[in-house]
Amino acid sequence: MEIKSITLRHIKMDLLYPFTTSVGTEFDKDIILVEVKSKSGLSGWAESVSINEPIYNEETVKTNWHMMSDYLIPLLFQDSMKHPNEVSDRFKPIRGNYNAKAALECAIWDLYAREKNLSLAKALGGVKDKVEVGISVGIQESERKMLQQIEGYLNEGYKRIKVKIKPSWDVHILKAIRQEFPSIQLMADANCAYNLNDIEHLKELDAFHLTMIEQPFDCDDIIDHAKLQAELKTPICLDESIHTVEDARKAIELGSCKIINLKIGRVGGLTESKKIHDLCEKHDIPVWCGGMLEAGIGRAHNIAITTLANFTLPGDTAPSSHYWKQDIIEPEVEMKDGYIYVPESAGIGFVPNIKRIDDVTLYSKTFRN
Ligand SMILES: O=C(O)CCC(=O)C1=CC=C[C@@H](O)[C@@H]1C(=O)O
Ligand SMILES: [Mg+2]
Repeated sequence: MEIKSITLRHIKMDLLYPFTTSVGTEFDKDIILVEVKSKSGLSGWAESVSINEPIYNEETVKTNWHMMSDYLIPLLFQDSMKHPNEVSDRFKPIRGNYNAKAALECAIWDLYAREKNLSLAKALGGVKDKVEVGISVGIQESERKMLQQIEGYLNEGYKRIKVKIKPSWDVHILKAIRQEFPSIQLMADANCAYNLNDIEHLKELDAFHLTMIEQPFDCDDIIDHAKLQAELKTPICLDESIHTVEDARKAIELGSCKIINLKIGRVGGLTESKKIHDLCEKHDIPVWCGGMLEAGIGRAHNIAITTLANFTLPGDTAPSSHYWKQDIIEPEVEMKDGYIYVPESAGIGFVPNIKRIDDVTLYSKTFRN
C-alpha cells in the first residue's frame, strides 16, 4: 500500500436524543473523519471515537487531531506498508492515544480490503453474514420514561437492553425493569461509578439475572474488579480498563471479569481487537462490540469486527436512524428483526456520502506523502 495523502475532517452532528451516563450528557458528536488515499486511487475511511471532554477516557477530539497530525501521520509517511497489521508496530513508540491510533489504523484496514476487493469483515477473518444488535439506554428523567423507552426498543426488535446506572439510579430501576420484562437479556453499565465500599450494595444486583455488569469500578482498575467478581454471581464485563491484549491477559488471569466489551477505538485499532478476540476465545471469555455513538463509518467498522466468531453477545451497533437525522454513508445502517446484515462489497461496504460530509464539516486538512 502506497499512501498518497491523508485528509482529516472535523465534523459535528446533532444526536437525535441526548445520551446520559454516570459521567455526563452528550447532545451532539464531534468526530474526526480520516480518509487515507493510496497511489492506486482508492480511499480508506474511518472515524475517531473521542468526544470533546476527557470524561470517558483521557483523549479528546483536540488531542486526537494533535496526535494524528504531529506524530502518527509522520510515522505512516516514513515508509510504505504491505499489510495493516504493520500499523500498530509503527505506532509503538507513541504511548497511549488509542483512539487516535485506531482512527488511522482502521482507515488503512478499509483501504487494504478495498485494494484486495474483499469486504472488511472477510479481510478480518469474519464468519457471520448478520450480527445481533443490542441497545444502550442512557439515564432518564424518570422510571416511567425508562420503561416506555425499553418497551419501544423491544418492539423495534433489539436483542439486548443495556441501561446506564449510577449509585442513585440502580437497584430500583433494575427492579422495575425486571418486573415489567422478566425474561429479556438485560445488562447494566456503570462507567466507573462505584468502588470497593459498594460491594454489599452491588451484590443486590445479583437478584436481577443480568447478563453482565459493565465497568463498575475505576477506569484503570483490574485488582478491585477481581475482588468484586469473587463476591458477585453476575459476570463483570470490562470496558474502560482494557486497552491492549496484555491488559486482557492480566484481567483474565486475575479473574477481574468474565466478559470483555471490545471497542476498536479503545484498543488502538482492528489488529489489537483481533488479538484480544483470539485470546478471549482461548479462555472462553465472550466478547461483544461496544459503541461510542459512532456515525456510519465507525459503525461499519464495528459491524465488520463483530463478524468474528467469539463475538457471541449482541453489540451496541444500533442502526443509523437511532442516532442521526441523516447519516454520513449510503445506504444507512438498517436493522431487521434485531439483526444487521453484513455488507459484502469491498472494504467497510458502505459509501461515504460526500455531500452530507461536506455539510457537517467544520474544517479539514490534507497531509501529502
Ligand atoms: O454507541 C452506543 O450506542 C453506545 C453508547 C455507550 O454506551 C457509550 C458511549 C460512549 C461512552 C460510554 O458512555 C459508553 C459505554 O461506556 O459503553
Ligand atoms: Mg461502557
